[in-house]
Amino acid sequence: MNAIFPTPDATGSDRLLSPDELEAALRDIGARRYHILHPFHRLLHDGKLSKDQVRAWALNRYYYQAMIPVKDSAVLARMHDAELRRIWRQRIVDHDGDGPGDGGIERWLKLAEGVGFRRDYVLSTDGILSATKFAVEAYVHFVAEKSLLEAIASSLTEMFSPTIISERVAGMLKNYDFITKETLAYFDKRLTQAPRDADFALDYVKKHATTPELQRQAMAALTFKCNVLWVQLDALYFAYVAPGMIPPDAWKPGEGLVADGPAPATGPRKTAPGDTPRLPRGVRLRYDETRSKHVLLAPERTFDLDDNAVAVLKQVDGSRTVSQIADELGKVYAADPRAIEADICVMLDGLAEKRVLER
Ligand SMILES: O=C(O)c1cc(C(=O)O)c2c(n1)C(=O)C(=O)c1cc(C(=O)O)[nH]c1-2
Repeated sequence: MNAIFPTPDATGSDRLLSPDELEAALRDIGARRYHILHPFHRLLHDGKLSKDQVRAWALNRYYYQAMIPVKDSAVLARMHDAELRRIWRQRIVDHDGDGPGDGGIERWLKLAEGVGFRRDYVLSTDGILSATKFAVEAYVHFVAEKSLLEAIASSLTEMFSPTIISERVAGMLKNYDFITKETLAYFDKRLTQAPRDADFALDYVKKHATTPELQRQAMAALTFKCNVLWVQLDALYFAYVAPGMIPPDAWKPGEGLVADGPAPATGPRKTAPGDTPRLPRGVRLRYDETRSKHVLLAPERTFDLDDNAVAVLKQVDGSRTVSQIADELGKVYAADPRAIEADICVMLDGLAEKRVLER
């Protein structure tokens, strides 16, 4: 695999490098091959891409993010030292989080949603370029098959990531009006996680690459990983910039976006404070004299109502919003309108589900 991208011989000889010389040689690989130099990143950071091109980047990069803990689990499985595993497992926690809604993958999903994607579309990975999948999977195979030293050395691109992250966040915030700080929140945590991880990996490699052969392997691993990152951007460039040849089945602008319609199977729509509830044709609030209570009369059905529902429904006239109804009832019952608003929404949800209320 290295025949295609030969690893430069940093020394030109078989000499054992000192740890500092090895570090310098590794840094030199990044200086010449890290993906910050790729034309796609230059366009991305300088605000030269269209919104759809930024979307293509966010979607494809999701695949990388989602597979990083798979990759790190493969690395972990090769470690025979509990102390080492204890340190490495933090990477998996960083990406997976401690529970649902937490972690780097979740934050990347928020980034993808922030540029307009539906979460279910991103999670399906349907529109990801095959080249992205091939490159990412090659990384997972690499760490599973090569030595532990090479697996750890391949993560060393993270030495260079704080620079690219600072440049990317500043550039994207400045240059794209559809990008917000919240959308890019993924990168906040990476600014501390990446240097912590890279420092550990670099120390490990400097300590364990104790022969010229092992040092060459470490350099080759880092070169390989630079290529994993680089070819993903080649594929994005080819498909979405020039010549703009999108492969069959890959994402096409317009697909998988929230504007396509609501995500399937997300459950019934919830009432919001800005909604204007009204009774559908044929549904009426009536006082039932014989039972001395209010009921909701619908064609061939009658619904009993509790006092709170009656108070709310008396205010439902097809012109007041839920917020205005809450304000009104707040005055009558001397309660905080914002506190009762939520209860009103829940109650109206129940009626809407029974089809005796529209919003
Ligand atoms: O934004 C970037 O340019 C960038 C680069 C890299 C990298 O250099 O590998 C990683 C990340 N981000 C990243 O977010 C991340 O979680 C990550 C994990 C790894 C790895 O190899 O284990 N690299 C990277």
